[in-house]
Amino acid sequence: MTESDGVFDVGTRTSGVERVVNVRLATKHGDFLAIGYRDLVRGDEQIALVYGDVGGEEALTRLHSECLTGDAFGSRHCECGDQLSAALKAIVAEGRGVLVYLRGHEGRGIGLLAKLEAMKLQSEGLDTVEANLALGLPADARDYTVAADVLHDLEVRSVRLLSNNPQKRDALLRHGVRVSEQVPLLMTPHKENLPYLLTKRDRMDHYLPHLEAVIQHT
Ligand SMILES: Nc1nc2c(ncn2[C@@H]2O[C@H](COP(=O)(O)OP(=O)(O)OP(=O)(O)O)[C@@H](O)[C@H]2O)c(=O)[nH]1
Repeated sequence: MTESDGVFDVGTRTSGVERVVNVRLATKHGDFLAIGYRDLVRGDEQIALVYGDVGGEEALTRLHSECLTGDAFGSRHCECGDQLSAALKAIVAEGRGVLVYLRGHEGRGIGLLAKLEAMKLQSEGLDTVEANLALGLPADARDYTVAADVLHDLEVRSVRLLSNNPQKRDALLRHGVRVSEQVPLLMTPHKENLPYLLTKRDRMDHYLPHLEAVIQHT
């Protein structure tokens, strides 16, 4: 597909999103088409990085929840930054796919300042679920409506979903996007993010089978 293809016309509205701008984005992983969207319901600005022809079935897809500390600063509290790079790399290797970078998902939807408060509580001994709850906030407040709207706009009908989180699969299914496969995105843990990863595995039902071997060697 090219920017001039009808499917990428700007100013087009599909359900809850308006496609506002397309621009080529050269990255260290490869050259993507960045498509900027406006969420017509929440007003948020959103972005999808598209590689190749994603319309139709089984596009390799990453719904990446915003994480300023991990994605931009390379924090090892979580594995978000590593996953962002790995997902873009996998999409390029596949030859087609899309990464929807979900703004508004910061801190699993509680926002940046609350996430920093939650990280402080974790440094004092709470786990990531307890920390959110101690702040009077949900353990996970993310909504995937806009992600599904973007995929519908790109005419993606089914995805191979790059994620260890079964709730992302369930959310897409609820919003009418078929998930033909959930593709694990397993990063080598560091001592700093092991507690976070273990909590995701044990309390949030994330598929992280590689942690067992790490625990046995520590
Ligand atoms: N509340 C909170 N959010 C965090 C913390 N560490 C990272 N996050 C956020 O968690 C979100 C990512 O969610 P995760 O549960 O780590 O992973 P996921 O996206 O559900 O699952 P994958 O698709 O497998 O990556 C991002 O929005 C991060 O900003 C933390 O300690 N507390």
